[in-house]
Amino acid sequence: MSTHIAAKKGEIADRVLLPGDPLRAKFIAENFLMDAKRYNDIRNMYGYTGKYQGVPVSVQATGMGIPSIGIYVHELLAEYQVKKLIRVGTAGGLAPQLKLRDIVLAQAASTDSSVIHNIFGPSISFAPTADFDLLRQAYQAAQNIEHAAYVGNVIGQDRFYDAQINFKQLAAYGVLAAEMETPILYLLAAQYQAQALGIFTISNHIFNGGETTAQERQETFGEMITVALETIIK
Ligand SMILES: O=P(O)(O)O[C@H]1O[C@H](CO)[C@@H](O)[C@H]1O
Ligand SMILES: O=c1cc[nH]c(=O)[nH]1
Repeated sequence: MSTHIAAKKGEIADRVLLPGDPLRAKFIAENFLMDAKRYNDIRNMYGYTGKYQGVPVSVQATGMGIPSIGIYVHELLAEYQVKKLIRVGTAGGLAPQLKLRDIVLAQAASTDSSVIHNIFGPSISFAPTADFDLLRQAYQAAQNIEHAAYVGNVIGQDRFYDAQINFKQLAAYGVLAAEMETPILYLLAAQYQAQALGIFTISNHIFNGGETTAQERQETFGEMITVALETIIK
């Protein structure tokens, strides 16, 4: 047991999906994993382990924002020796070509968070980067199910409601979408020599409008989950 995760040693697989929403974790466990058992309900931040195509896989909710996911990913890496982590999140589209439900694979994760700015001192700005093997396998998995997938930079912003952030400039520099957790996922994976990737379903578009309901965000992003599971078992 770690501070925020109730699992005993051996109850968490070395491959873990990471949704922000605990009810998305429950939905994935109940609809995509065989023989899923819940190992965590501390703070209702559900975690389950089951099997996908015979391979043990866990799904651990992380909550919203860098401080919250940082706690769960740190404990998974430091206390449970997890080796592959794939965040399965929602994101707001910035690139004009993105439509609702398109998939974005985060090759890199820019941020305004001081967590990244402070890690190596003022002269170094660390570039949080995806694991290349997971990235190319996920791209292939999306092609296999003929689902649109875009690869590139995302912005992991500290504040969901941020009137100051210049989304137009970020989009002009090719940043595809906005979310809130991936920079620290990539940073911690680098620290622990683990593999990590962020996969997103576009749940709303920041410039074009349009959004999905809470129920849809919780339950209907099956293509993203399939891409993540097909990738993590490789
Ligand atoms: O859908 P999840 O995984 O929670 O991710 C996105 O949704 C939340 C904001 O609504 C933030 O956590 C953001 O990163
Ligand atoms: O962080 C997020 C997640 C979904 N949609 C957004 O606009 N931002």
